[in-house]
Amino acid sequence: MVPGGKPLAVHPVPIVGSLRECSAYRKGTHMSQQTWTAVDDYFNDLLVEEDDALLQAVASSDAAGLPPHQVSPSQGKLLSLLATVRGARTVLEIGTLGGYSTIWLARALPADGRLVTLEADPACAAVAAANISRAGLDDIVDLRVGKALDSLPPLADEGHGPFDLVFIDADKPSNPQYLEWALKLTRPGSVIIGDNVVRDGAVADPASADPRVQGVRRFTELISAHPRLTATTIQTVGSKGYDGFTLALVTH
Ligand SMILES: C[S@@+](CC[C@H](N)C(=O)[O-])C[C@H]1O[C@@H](n2cnc3c(N)ncnc32)[C@H](O)[C@@H]1O
Repeated sequence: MVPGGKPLAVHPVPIVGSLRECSAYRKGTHMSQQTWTAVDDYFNDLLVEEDDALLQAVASSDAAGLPPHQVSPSQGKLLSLLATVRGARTVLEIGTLGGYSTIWLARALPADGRLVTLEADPACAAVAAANISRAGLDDIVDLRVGKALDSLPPLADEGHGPFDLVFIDADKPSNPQYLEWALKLTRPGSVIIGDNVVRDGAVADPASADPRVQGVRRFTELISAHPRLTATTIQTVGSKGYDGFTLALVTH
């Protein structure tokens, strides 16, 4: 876990599962969570616009007791920019929670765009549905309640896809299956994004007993071996800890 607000001690031995592997640590710059939060705040104030609908999405999720697992504002903006750069008209999201990332992504689509988002927990889906409505996105967002591995097969039968962007952000042990579905439901030029792939550094530990870590490791290995994918991972630090996004492009 990220040590709350304390400067990291410089230590010569890399320790998997801690922040000591980040570049700031290697340079011995004594970065702290307070510093990362201040940097986040600095850039977010200047670059990331969170309007009432986004702020309300987080507030209502908190009020309903949902876990604070939504992407950060800067990550939401990144998702939106990626969808815009791609010229996305269709998005598939796996893991809705209260709809925060859904709103960022749906807003990047044209008025006749479509975003399908899959959520297993009816309580989360109810909060998300209200947030999506409040954001005026009912005509764009198709929220489906149920386990994603049950919701995915009918999508192709119903004529959904190919999707221009797929955001995978649900139960990490299922990431390998979600990647397979993402490949079935995309086309050359589509982008596939996986969240929470660093997991406080534990992803680098092949012996991890955590099925979420093994899920993201297998996901990464499948991407690496796939002839139609090229990808990279961006590590992130911030108030929620040390994590990362994997971004993959479907090449052909
Ligand atoms: C990290 S949260 C999603 C956060 C959201 N993408 C955001 O940034 O605002 C993961 C969500 O996946 C949902 N989830 C977990 N297992 C699932 C499954 N098998 N199928 C669909 N959703 C699932 C959880 O209920 C939770 O709401």
